[in-house]
Amino acid sequence: MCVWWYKAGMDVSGGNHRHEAPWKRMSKEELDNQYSPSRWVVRLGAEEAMRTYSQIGNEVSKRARATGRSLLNVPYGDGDGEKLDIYLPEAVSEAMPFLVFFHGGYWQSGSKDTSAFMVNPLTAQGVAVVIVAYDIAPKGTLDQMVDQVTQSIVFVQKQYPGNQGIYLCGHSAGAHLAAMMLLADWTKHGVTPNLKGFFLLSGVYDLEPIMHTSENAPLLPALEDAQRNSPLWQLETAPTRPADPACRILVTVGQHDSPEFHRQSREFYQTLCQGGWKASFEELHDMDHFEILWNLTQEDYVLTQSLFK
Ligand SMILES: N[C@@H](CC(=O)c1ccccc1NC=O)C(=O)O
Repeated sequence: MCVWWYKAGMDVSGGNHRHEAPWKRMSKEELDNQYSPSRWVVRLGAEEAMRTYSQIGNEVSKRARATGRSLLNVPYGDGDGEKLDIYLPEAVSEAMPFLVFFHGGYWQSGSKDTSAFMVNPLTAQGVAVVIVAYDIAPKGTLDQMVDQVTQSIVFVQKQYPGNQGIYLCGHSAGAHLAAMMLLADWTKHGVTPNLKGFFLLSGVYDLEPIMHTSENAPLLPALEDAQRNSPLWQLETAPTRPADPACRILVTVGQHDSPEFHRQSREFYQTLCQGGWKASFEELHDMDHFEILWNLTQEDYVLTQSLFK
């Protein structure tokens, strides 16, 4: 099922006309602008938005840890940075569903320690939440981050083989890392995770334009690095199939996200549909790049409700 909330003016022709990609006509300055989400926040200035972002992240994570039902800094690999936090519901059982979250920060900032946004509403509903740390740049390369995220999911599956489903959620750069799991070859890891759903919030799925921005260029030394790590490019070139045909993918973007972020989400959603994935697309009304995530602390927020379902 592919569900698309159509908006006037959208290109619904279906194909992804990469050679006509609008970013190719943009100046470096315009690309920097399009790929700086804080500049598109409407209710706060850019710097204030970033300050508020860490403040909220800090507070909610402290609150989530205060319940005492968490296993913190659990190693999922041998590296120093390969740790995750598990937040458990009151009633722990073999067959809990798991939501695994990957934070954003353009692969260069952010931490699991300040990213427990959805923990309290979800654990209250019997869902175990896992917040994953990965080695951000410059320590980690994109290939390493993708590998670490893969390992973290393998760890959850091996640790909780009776799980009722693993749902991946990522914000911004974290949505990119979660989306890369659509391409993962699990056979190498000796276990196929019970992936039931993906919640991709304001993500970047084609990294090529990022190569031309000042802040992010060092992450992607060559076009091959960008293509290898672009789920949009990969799925267009070599489509993959879900291990579980019931696995669903929700691609969301905030109304106030930049036009490039809108284009990325829309094209990724279209590519998923063309590849036979069960995808849906939602533009979240009056939300900016950060509110889309902050609001997951609220039970009555439309996305929290989607997670419950
Ligand atoms: N320097 C970026 C920061 C940024 O993009 C960001 C910050 C926190 C969490 C997610 C982010 N974006 C994607 O990963 C900006 O200007 O918005």
